[in-house]
Amino acid sequence: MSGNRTGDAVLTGDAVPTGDAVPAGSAVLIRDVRVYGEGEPTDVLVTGGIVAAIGPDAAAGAGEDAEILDGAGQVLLPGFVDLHTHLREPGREDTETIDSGSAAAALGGYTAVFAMANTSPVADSAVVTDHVWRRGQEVGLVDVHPVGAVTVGLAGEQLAEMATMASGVGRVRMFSDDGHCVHDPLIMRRALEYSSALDVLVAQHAEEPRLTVGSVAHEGPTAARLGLTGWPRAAEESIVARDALLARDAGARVHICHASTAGTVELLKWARSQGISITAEVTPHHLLLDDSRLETYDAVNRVNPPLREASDVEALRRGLAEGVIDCVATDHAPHAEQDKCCEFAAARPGMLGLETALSIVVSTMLRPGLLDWRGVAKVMSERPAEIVGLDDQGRPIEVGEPANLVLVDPDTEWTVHGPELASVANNTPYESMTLPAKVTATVLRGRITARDGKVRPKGDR
Ligand SMILES: NC(=O)N[C@@H](CC(=O)O)C(=O)O
Ligand SMILES: [Zn+2]
Ligand SMILES: [Zn+2]
Repeated sequence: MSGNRTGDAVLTGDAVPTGDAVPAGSAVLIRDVRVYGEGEPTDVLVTGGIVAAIGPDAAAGAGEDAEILDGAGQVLLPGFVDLHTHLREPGREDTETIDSGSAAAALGGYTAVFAMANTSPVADSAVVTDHVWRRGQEVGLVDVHPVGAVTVGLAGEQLAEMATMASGVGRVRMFSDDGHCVHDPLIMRRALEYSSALDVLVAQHAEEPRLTVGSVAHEGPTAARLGLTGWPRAAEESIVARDALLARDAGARVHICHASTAGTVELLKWARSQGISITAEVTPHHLLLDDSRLETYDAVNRVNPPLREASDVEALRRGLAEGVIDCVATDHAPHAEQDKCCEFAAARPGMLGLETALSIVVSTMLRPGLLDWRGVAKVMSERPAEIVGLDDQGRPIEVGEPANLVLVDPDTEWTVHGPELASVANNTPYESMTLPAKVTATVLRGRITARDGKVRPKGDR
């Protein structure tokens, strides 16, 4: 991790977590693995936190104490990067903590996650964003990058001190009021202008609030039949269109969180054709699930933006395959049982995603032939790292590159059980579903953080 993380430490006298809090492991030898799922199986040696050798001679460089990962039948990819995670610390540690969320991330194959700002207190100051970074480094399973709020208290009225957060120990590089839309166009315009000057990313939760008053489900035949208040596609699309224009005029870039409609895909295409710097993510749940799930009124399916129709799911998959949508982000959103196991309209929106993301991408994109393993690496690791400007993540698997890696068994399957996931909360929409492919090991800067469904023990990080 390069860059200035020293400013605040000088003021506070604290130790400075530099991104090296996970010590470089001695050596890891990954045997008989297919890199990007291509070519013949080979060996990959990792020493000093970097990829030291690839090929039949790699094993010769491993010392006797090297940890061995058997990669037979498995695929090696760059560690995943999640631009959209809710870790609930500070404030709702009864649903997730940086510790438990980091474990879920490592088990899901992630080496970096971005923790959203809608905590309590809100991450609208360097005190909070620095804490999140430091705590993530202490836990030592994944780099937890804090997302800073765009506006004070997520209230949408006054810009937060973006520059202070960007220059703090936590070095904030992404700002978002996620959970809320920055709906005032003048505030959004100013945020984009500042973000350009600071070279940071603004990520928009695109929801025109006047169109979603009381909304709990996608506006369409299903919601009408079930008597649920509808959330029109236009609530999302009008903000995507508006923000594309604001980004154009500010000469800034803007990132769209959790794209959910076919119309958003069309707008992204249009904006790109105009040379506008706009990027977008899609969640695993919007790639797999549609609003037919609502029939049971089970609030585990309540999420913002809502599950849409099968035609939207189809358009999102195609958009991701074609690169119109840049990447997959989980929007991992843990909630307490009392906030989910209640009447649909009273439940909090959001669902778990970190440990199931890869399997959903395999089932919706890889198995149908919309992406190959290179494509999976691109949408889950390379593009997100590029979008946010992380120079040590999403790198090619080549000698001399940082060893942030994930080992995947493509041929296995597993059945999801909420209580068995590492998250404190259990609100997975995939309960009892059997999913393809599983992460078998994750390597962060040359150190194994997760292996065979278990994270590295605390005393050994
Ligand atoms: N996605 C959700 O339904 N909920 C998120 C907020 C958000 O991403 O908008 C949450 O914080 O729970
Ligand atoms: Zn959101
Ligand atoms: Zn979110």
